[in-house]
Amino acid sequence: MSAVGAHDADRRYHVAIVGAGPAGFYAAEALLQASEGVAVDLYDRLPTPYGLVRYGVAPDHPKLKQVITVFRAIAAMAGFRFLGNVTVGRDVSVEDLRRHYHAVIIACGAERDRVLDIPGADLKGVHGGMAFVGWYNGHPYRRSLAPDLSGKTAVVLGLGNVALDVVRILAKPSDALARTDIAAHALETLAASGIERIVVAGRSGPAQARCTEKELREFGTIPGCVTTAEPGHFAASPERGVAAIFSGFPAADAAMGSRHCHFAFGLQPIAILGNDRVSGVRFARSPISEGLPLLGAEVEVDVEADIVIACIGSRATLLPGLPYVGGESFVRNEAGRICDAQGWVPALYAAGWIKRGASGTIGTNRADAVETVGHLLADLPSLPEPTSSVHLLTGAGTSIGRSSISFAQWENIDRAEILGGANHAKPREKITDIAAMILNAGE
Ligand SMILES: Cc1cc2nc3c(=O)[nH]c(=O)nc-3n(C[C@H](O)[C@H](O)[C@H](O)COP(=O)(O)OP(=O)(O)OC[C@H]3O[C@@H](n4cnc5c(N)ncnc54)[C@H](O)[C@@H]3O)c2cc1C
Repeated sequence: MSAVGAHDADRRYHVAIVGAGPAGFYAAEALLQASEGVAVDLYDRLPTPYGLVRYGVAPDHPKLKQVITVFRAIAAMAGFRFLGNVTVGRDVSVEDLRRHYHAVIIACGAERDRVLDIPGADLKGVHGGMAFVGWYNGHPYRRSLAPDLSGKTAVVLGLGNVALDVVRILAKPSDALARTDIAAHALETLAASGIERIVVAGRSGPAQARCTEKELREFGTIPGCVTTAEPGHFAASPERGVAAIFSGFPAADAAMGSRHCHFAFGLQPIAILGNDRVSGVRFARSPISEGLPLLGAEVEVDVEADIVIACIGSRATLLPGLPYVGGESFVRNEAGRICDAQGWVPALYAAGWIKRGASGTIGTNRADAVETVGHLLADLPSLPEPTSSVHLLTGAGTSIGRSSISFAQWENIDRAEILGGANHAKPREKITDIAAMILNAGE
């Protein structure tokens, strides 16, 4: 396998971008549009591009993945190269990249689950939301998660959009997912799922829930699933449309339908209960008034659970040597220029979730990347020349040259997946094993 051809040597400046998610692609676009003198190498640790558009966005929301058409057009721009299957921090260090490129943009996202720091959180059957989402989306690092869905009750912690995705995937009948690009292993497990009741527990009141209206409204329409919400505290908050949607769900706890999804509020998890595996969650429960939890009036309640999925946020993907802040939520930076305790680290930039933390939509990453690239382009003429050439790092004889996957090779993987999906009336059957991806990448 040799993915990397001769680099675009005519271009004056060479920029490496680490991470081929939305932020990486939008940064590449901004660089290539701004200057014909810049060549961009977009690295990803996976042989597949697109980051969380492929491994985060829910399989039953295919329209959102149409943004891939934009990314494909960026990949076709002169001066662009994709170098998949290269893990920065293992196969090449950030320092190495700085030696071979004029500038480096870190755009490797925030894929680590925030830690559920309460007793019992390490019991079997407790999973992080990012891990669970990666599992059903066929992320090669997450396919071994194999969650046990044989029990009757799932508790999902959190009221953000990631929580809603997880709940919807658990709540939907598997035949409603069968024609999506959900991973085959996940479809099989979900088809055999025994889950009948899903409790969605938020710390906040309904007025503070972080999910968006469109995603919440969908809960009224899931076939075979009755959605209810805790009654009695939806007052006011006209500016928070989600509270109004919650209040539209019936309050009855004894629901009909093969599945029941129940939203509950003011529940702060304080312990996961169980011996070798989870059997429940203990919460400090605050009464809700005017849509908000009343602090100082908590009582303890236990909720049964056969599986717990904690969708409580995510933290920056770690690269050795970078300055992380905010509980490792993101890398320290000033409008995209990475800064350590001494100030700006020359030629080092950040874009996307690693720059601002896990927030916003796919499109938010465009303006974010444009801001970073604006600073980079302003700095470029005064940045020191690299001490070594890009060719010496990525040329045919180098280990990156031998093991990296080009965009054309990714397109071979893409074709194989689409072909594999056609047999099952799916848009694609994702290849979830890196060795199999490489086999399908061809020369
Ligand atoms: C479950 C979920 C559902 C979502 N649904 C939606 C939605 O419906 N609509 C919407 O607008 N937004 C949605 N989002 C948000 C959207 O996915 C993010 O805004 C966006 O993906 C962030 O882009 P990014 O490029 O910063 O990070 P990512 O998309 O995470 O990309 C980071 C890339 O870096 C690579 N990488 C990591 N470490 C290394 C390394 N060491 N070396 C090389 N490469 C590395 C990763 O493989 C990955 O490809 C969702 C997010 C999640 C988690």
